[in-house]
Amino acid sequence: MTAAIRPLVAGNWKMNGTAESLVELRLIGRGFMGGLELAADAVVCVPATLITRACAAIEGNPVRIGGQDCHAFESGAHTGDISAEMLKDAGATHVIVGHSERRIDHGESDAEVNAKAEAAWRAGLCAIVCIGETRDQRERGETNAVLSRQIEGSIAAAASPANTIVAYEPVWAIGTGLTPSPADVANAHAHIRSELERRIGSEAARMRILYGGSVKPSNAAELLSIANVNGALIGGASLKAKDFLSIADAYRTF
Ligand SMILES: O=C(CO)COP(=O)(O)O
Repeated sequence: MTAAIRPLVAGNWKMNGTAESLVELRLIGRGFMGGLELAADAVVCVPATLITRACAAIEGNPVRIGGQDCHAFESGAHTGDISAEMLKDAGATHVIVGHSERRIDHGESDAEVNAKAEAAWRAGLCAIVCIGETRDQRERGETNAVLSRQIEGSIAAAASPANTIVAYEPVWAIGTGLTPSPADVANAHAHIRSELERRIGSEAARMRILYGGSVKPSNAAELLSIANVNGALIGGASLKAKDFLSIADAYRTF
C-alpha cells in the first residue's frame, strides 16, 4: 500500500536556463504557497550554474533545488566535474543520478551511478536515481529484466526512502511526446517496487517511485493516479511555471 507516500513533483531543466529563467522558478515557488504545498512536494533540478541563484529565488517557499549529476568523489583532479558536496554547499537538497542522457552521452554504468548515489548520501543529498528501458529493449520484451538489472546495479542496499527516490523514465518516452499505456506504467512501477523490496526490504514500501517521460498538463492526472506512481520527473514541461504547476495541480484533485 503506497497511499501514505507524499507525492513529489520534480523538474529537470537539463541544459536549459540562464538568469532570466529564474522568473519561472519564482512563479513555481509562489504557486506552491497557495495550497498546492499541502498536496505535494516540489524540487527543481537546475543547471549547476543556477543553483545558488535558484535557492535565493525560492527562499521562503517549500520548493527545493537539486542538481542534475555529481561526481563520485568529494574533490580532486577532475576538471569540469562537480561533487555532491559542492552541490550541497551551493544549496541543493537533491541530485539526479543516472539519467539516461548521462548514461548514453557519458557512458555511465550502473556501478558509476551507484557510486554517485552514495556520494550524494555522503554529502547529505537525496539521490534521484533514474532507470528505464530503451525502445529496442522494450520491443524485445526485456523491460522488467532491464529494470531489475539497473536496480541491482545502481541502487545500494543502504538506500532508504529518506536518501533515495527512484525515477522510472522509459528512454523512448523522453522528449518524444510518447508515453507508455497506464497499464504498462502500472506494471513497471509494481515491478520496481517488488525489486526494491528484494534489495532493501520492507522500507521499499515507503520509497518514492516517480514516472518521467513526456509528462505534461494533459496527461498528468492519468499518469499520476496510477498505483505506485508517487510523483513525476518532468523535463520540457518544467521549464514553464504554468505547465509545471498545472501538472502538480493534479494532486489537488486526488
Ligand atoms: O528526461 C526527463 C526528465 O528527467 C523527461 O523529459 P520530458 O518530460 O521532456 O520528456
